[in-house]
Amino acid sequence: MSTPSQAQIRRRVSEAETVVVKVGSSSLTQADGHLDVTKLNALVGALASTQLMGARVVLVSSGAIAAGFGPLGFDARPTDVATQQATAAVGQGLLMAQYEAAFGRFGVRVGQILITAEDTIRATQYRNVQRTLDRLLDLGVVPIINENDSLASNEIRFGDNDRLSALVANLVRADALVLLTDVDGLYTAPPSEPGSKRIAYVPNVVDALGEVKVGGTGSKVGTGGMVTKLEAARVAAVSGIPTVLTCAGNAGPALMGDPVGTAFAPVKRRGSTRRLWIGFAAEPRGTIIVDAGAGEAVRGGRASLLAAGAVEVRGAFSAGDPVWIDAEDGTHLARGLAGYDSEEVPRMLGRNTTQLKRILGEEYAHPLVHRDNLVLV
Ligand SMILES: Nc1ncnc2c1ncn2[C@@H]1O[C@H](COP(=O)(O)OP(=O)(O)O)[C@@H](O)[C@H]1O
Ligand SMILES: N[C@@H](CCC(=O)OP(=O)(O)O)C(=O)O
Repeated sequence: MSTPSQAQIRRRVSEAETVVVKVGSSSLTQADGHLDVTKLNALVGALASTQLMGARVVLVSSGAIAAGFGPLGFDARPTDVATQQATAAVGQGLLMAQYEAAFGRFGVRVGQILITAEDTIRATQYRNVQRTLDRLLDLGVVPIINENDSLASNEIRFGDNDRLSALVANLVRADALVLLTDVDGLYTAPPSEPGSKRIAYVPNVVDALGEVKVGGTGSKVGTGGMVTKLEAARVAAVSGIPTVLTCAGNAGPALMGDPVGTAFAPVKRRGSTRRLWIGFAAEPRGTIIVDAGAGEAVRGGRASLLAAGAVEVRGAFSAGDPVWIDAEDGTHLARGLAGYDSEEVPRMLGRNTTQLKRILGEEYAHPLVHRDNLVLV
C-alpha cells in the first residue's frame, strides 16, 4: 500500500460510513468540576449533523470523574481510587443526562455502554460488546462509551479513553477515528514550550515520530496527555483506520475533512480485531520465558507456545490473562493470553505433550499460549 496524501486521508474521514469520536474530560467540563453544557452542546451539534447525513457515529466520552467532583462538593479531581470511583458513578449519570437532552433536540437516540479493560480481553465479552454496538448502530442509535470507572480494578484499567477509543474503532470496523482534546493538534513539543509547531500530517505514526516531544496532560482533569493519543493513533493506524486529532471546537470541520489538527495515515490493512485487543488492551500480568527454539517458532508467526519450550514463569496470573512471552535475554517476543494459571505452569516447564498427558492428565495437553491468542510485538 503506497502512502496516501493528506488530502486523501481527509477525504476518507469526510466520507466515513462509520466514525468513532473520542472527547476528553477537559473539553466537556469547567475547571470547577461542573459540566460545560455549552461545549457539550456544540460537540453534539457536530456529531448529530454527521449522523443525520447518514454516517454511523460512536462517541467515546470521558468526563465522568471531571463532571462528578464539583456537584459532590470537592475542590479538585479526587486522587484516591475509591473516591474517583464514587465520583464517576455520580458524574456519569450527569453526563448522560446532558447527552440525552442534547442529542434529543436533533431526534437522535443515545445508548450508554460502560466497558472495563478486563471485558475487552476475554473473547466472549468482546464479542458481546461488538454485537451490542453493531445492533445499536443498525438501530440508528449513537452509542456513548466510557470506561466503567466505578467497577474497573486499579491494576487493569485504561485510565484514559484514548486507547479504548482506538480499540472500539477497530471493533466497529470504523472508517475514521477523531480524537478531540483541548489542544488543536499534535505539536512538535508540548504547546507550552516556545517555538513548538503544529504538525498537520503524520504519514507513518509507527516510526515517523522520533523528532516529536510528547508530554502528559496539560489540564487538571485529563489523563494520559499526548502519549496515549499517539498510542491510540498507532492502534488505529495498524488497524487500517486514519485518525484526526484536534480540539473539540474543531469537531465539525474535522468530520467534514477540513485540514484542521493533525491527520494520521493508516500504515497497513486492517488486522484481526481480537489480536489487537490482546496486543493493546491491557498490561500483561506475568511473563513466560522461552528457549531459543520456542522463541523462533513463536516469532515465525504460526506456532502456539508449548510447555516444552518454556523455561521459567514470572508473576501471578489466571488462565485468560495477558502475559509477555520473553526470550531468555529479556527481549519481548510476543503477548498472548495464558492457557493456564501461573501456579500450574512450573511443573509443566520443559515437558512435551505426551509427558504432560501421562504425568498431569489430559487437561494439560493444550498449549501454554494458543497461536490464536498470540500477537508478535
Ligand atoms: N507534543 C504535544 N503536542 C500537543 N499536546 C501535547 C504535546 N505533549 C503534551 N501535550 C499535552 O496533551 C494535552 C492533551 O491531553 P489530555 O490533557 O490528556 O486531554 P484529554 O482530556 O482531552 O484526553 C494537551 O493539552 C497538551 O498540554
Ligand atoms: N473514564 C474517565 C476518563 C478519565 C480521563 O480523564 O480521560 P481523558 O480526559 O480522556 O484523558 C472519566 O470519564 O472520568
